[in-house]
Amino acid sequence: MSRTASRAIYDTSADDDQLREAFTSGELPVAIYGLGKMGLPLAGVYADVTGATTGVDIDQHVVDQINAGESPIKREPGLPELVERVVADGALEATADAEGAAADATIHVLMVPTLLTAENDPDLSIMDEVIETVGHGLDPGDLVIVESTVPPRTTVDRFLPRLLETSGLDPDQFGLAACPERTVSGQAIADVRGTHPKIVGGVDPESTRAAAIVYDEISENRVVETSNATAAEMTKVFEGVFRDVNIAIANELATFAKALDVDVREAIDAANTQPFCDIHDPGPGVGGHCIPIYPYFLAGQFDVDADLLETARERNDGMAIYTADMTEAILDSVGVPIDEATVLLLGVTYKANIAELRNAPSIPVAESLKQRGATVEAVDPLIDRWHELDAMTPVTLDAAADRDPDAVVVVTPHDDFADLDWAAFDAPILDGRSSIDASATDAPVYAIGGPWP
Ligand SMILES: NC(=O)c1ccc[n+]([C@@H]2O[C@H](COP(=O)([O-])OP(=O)(O)OC[C@H]3O[C@@H](n4cnc5c(N)ncnc54)[C@H](O)[C@@H]3O)[C@@H](O)[C@H]2O)c1
Ligand SMILES: CC(=O)N[C@@H]1[C@@H](OP(=O)(O)OP(=O)(O)OC[C@H]2O[C@@H](n3ccc(=O)[nH]c3=O)[C@H](O)[C@@H]2O)O[C@H](CO)[C@@H](O)[C@@H]1O
Repeated sequence: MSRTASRAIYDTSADDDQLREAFTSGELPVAIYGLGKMGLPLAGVYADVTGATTGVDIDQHVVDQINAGESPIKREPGLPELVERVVADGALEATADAEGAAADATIHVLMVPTLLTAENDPDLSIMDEVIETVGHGLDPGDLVIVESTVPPRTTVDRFLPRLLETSGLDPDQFGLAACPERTVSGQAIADVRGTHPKIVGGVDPESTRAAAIVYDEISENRVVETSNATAAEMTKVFEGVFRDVNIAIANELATFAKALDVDVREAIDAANTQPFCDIHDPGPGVGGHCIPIYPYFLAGQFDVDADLLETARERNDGMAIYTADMTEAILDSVGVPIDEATVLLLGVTYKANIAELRNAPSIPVAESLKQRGATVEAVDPLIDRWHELDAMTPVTLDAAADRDPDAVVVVTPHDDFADLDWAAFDAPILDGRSSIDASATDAPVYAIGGPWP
């Protein structure tokens, strides 16, 4: 596609209504970088609104599947149908040619992973790579949008200088805004379309204005304009650390169950009956590439003591050992030494019905059980990468009820387990997510936060 001077959204003579018309009629082509669990739903909605969206991914298999009208992302409601429709309509095209996409696009949306290094520092290497590519393809009037979650000040202090350097443009020639993704796997399309207000913050007022026009068309919810990009970045990180700390409160309270010999969860449920209390759910740990990562986008990054955030991380990460300790106590209660036991884990991914292994609590749980001498078997219909999980021996869902474990630990309660013949298990069960109906089995059922044997 050749560019025309009119294809600008930043610092143009066009008024807002003309820009809205240009955006929704495909005159301002969009490139979405990263077509994963978050990027593909985003690209689908952008394509639905603009009719002119290019999705960029480094994984040629992902690109080919999308161009065939198929969704590489499984179990995301509505996504296969959306991808099939917008690809068939020519509204969405996927490519691995990031340079070509960057040269053609007017609006560049970054939705690639932002993770952690082994030292728990933010790993922005993928974002840096894409920012460099976008910079080389940047033209006057373009807008760059950072949807991935990044540490506060990253957009203004890291991405803006790099874009200026690689594009050779002046700061008043293109827009840059942080518009953090606030979506949840399992409802991603609805979230992109506006379950929550959309946060938008530019490096200058004109960037904020341009990004607000875009998201006023993308989202059916209201757009919240923050005073700058850093405030928008902080909004997203604060949401995440709020959740991690609150899960840590629930987990710490759960550890009182043994000393108090009570079901802490009963008290949590009762406490939550009044509106000023929202104690979260205790469990074997906090996984995924959001909640356990975002605290490190603040802690250790600035000259500020983030003791509470760090303590919450320790508490949540420590729940894997708590789970293994409780499993060992359950085995002792039935006279099975853990170094002679076989433990069957149900659910390995970090969250129910989501095929994501990043920071999955099942991994340290299995490692701790194995270190104690147990044989660890695991069932997870969503996983096909068992070779990465050397502490577990895979068992198919069909074979699960035929196994004869000495204990069962439910780590991630996939919907697939609803049809399990729980009555077939006579071994004690540790229900890590309080997800099963104890009346479905004669076996003793324990819970994280429940009484110990
Ligand atoms: N998963 C969530 O619930 C969630 C929610 C909100 C925000 N986020 C943020 O979104 C980011 C992406 O999350 P996700 O779940 O979509 O990740 P994902 O791992 O599902 O997908 C990432 C995609 O990016 C592609 N990719 C990697 N490097 C690339 C590059 N250089 N250029 C283009 N594509 C590249 C990968 O091939 C993959 O398809 C997260 O790091 C997080 O910051 C995630
Ligand atoms: C836009 C975005 O970034 N969205 C994020 C996304 O986060 P996510 O997909 O990573 O999912 P989470 O639900 O946060 O779970 C994370 C881990 O914490 C465990 N957990 C959870 C609750 C609890 O009470 N006790 C727990 O132990 C759970 O098992 C899992 O391992 O959705 C959340 C809304 O669901 C959002 O708030 C959050 O910003």
